[in-house]
Amino acid sequence: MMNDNILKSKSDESIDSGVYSPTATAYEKDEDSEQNTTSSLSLVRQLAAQFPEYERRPHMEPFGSVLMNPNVEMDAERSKQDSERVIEVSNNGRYAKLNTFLGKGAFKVVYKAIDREEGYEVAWNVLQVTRQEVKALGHEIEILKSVRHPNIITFHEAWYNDSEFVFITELMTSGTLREYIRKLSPLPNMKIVKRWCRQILKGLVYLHGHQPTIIHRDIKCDNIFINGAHGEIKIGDMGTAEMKVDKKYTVIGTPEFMAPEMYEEKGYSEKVDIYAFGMCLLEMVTGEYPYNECTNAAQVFKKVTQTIRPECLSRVQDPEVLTLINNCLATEHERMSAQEILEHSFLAVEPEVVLLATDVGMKQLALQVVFKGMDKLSVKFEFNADTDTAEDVVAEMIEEQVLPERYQQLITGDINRLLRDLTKQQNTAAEKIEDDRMVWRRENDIRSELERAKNDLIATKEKIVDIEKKCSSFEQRAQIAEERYKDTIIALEQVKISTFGEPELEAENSIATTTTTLPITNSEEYIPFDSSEYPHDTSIEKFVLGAAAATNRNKDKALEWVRKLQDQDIMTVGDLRDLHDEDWAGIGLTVFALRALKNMLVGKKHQPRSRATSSGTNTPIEEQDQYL
Ligand SMILES: Nc1ncnc2c1ncn2[C@@H]1O[C@H](COP(=O)(O)OP(=O)(O)OP(=O)(O)O)[C@@H](O)[C@H]1O
Repeated sequence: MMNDNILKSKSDESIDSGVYSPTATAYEKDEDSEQNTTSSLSLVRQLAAQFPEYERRPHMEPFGSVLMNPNVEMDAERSKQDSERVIEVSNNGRYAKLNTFLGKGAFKVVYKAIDREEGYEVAWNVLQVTRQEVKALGHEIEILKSVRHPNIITFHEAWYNDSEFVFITELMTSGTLREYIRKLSPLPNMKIVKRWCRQILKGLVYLHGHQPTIIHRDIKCDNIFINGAHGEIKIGDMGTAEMKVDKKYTVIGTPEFMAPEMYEEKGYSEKVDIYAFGMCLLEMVTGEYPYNECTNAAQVFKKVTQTIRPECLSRVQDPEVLTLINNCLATEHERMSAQEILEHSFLAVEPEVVLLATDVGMKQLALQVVFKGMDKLSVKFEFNADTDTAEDVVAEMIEEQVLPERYQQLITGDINRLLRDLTKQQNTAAEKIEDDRMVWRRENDIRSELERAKNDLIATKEKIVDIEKKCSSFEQRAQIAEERYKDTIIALEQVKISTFGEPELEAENSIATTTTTLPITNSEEYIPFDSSEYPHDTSIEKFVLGAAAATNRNKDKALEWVRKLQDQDIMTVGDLRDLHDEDWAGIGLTVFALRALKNMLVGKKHQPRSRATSSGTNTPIEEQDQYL
């Protein structure tokens, strides 16, 4: 991009690779370059005819990957991971290239670097070129070195290194204007657009006013860079710039931004930069790439040469902006110069009143009317907020011709706004003091409430401990009472037993269902009895009658027992002896009857105490049994 020849070869490569890139292209046809046989127009037509099917790349994509060193991508990826470090140093030792990748275009890759002499950061641009191509660059480098303007990226130094052409330029922190427009989504407001336009135009005024005139030839939002911190705008990518000694003929630039006369063979002037500026303004206010509706270069070419405007122009709403863009896209002669646009009412700077200083009471003010962007006009004056009025002071300055009359209303309004802001500030300060006091009082209240709550908490905790203590003493007492209750029950049982005999008697009302319900034998109540009286084969009838007699049961009762036993196939004493404990329960006899039989079997003799102690009436046992 440093030289048209380079560009030609680059664009040829692009064509060969079958990729159309909407970036700067050049087709040589200079007045003094007669060796070039192909006319620029026919080249473009050729392009249109040969590659109509090639899709135009989305303009946001990084261009030119076909020209890139494959290691670049890896370097870039690596640089993201590593912390910043020096990876290369220029031969003179002044510039140190860092591993921080800034971006890449169709032609160059850009890294961050350090200028060790000045101690500031710079951009290290790398271009893949041949030695022959480098030779032709000398002239261009001279142009770039001579350019010094706050709105043009400064060119510091260049050298050739193997197959690389390296040049050091000023570093821009926030990338290109195109990238930045996307960040201000949906669209930058008009104040920002105007600020950007003023800076771009100032750069163009400088280039076009240079002796000899310099034509940039590739003005587009991709080639305008921004320092976001201060909203500073600079024109970059001066590689296509060319001194205008006479009319220029080289077809160079980015199709969408190239004025129709650039495609023609009649020559063009610095007004091509104004045309491109118009397209930039269109992109700023619509957020759309001009001729986005076209899918290839040929379509763009066709529309431009037929003066068909980009579709997005119809979406420009501000009539002033529309008029300005239309003027930029008009014929070369109709187009305004950069200086004229700068003075256009759309971009005309409006004054602003700024407060320089104030006394403590905010009464005695030092004010200044500043015409931003117009370095010449600025008026400082004193203002007493108690005695002066904005209307009087401004009228006085107009009378003395310190200020142009057309700004009277605007400046008066600005001063009044500033005074209102100051009063607001004072009120806010007073409110703040009152607020602080309130906060302090409230804080105090909260603190004492907190203290009270704390004390309550401590007292409650103590009460809880007390209650817990009481509870545990109640528990102990309950346990003791329970123990006593159990002891009493046991004692009661003892008394019952000693008074009424075995507790099993109470079970006489029920049929014994388990062996555990069988009464415990009490040695005091039974007299040993010889079981040998009843050998195994003794009939059950005989045995039962014996047992009944031994326990004073009547015969009927005994026969009832016999029947129940025989129902269970128990016919002999042997059968009875063979019974397991659980079988006894299944016979269906009363607990008393069972015990009488069992005792009889083991050779114990029942001796009812009641008989010995009673006054002739039956014991409860007997009564129950008889009842049963
Ligand atoms: N001076 C700079 N400061 C910071 N970043 C830069 C600078 N110059 C270039 N870059 C970054 O490197 C990228 C590639 O630069 P540039 O677009 O100028 O390359 P190019 O090969 O000339 O591309 P093209 O011709 O397609 O516009 C830019 O998009 C930008 O992100």
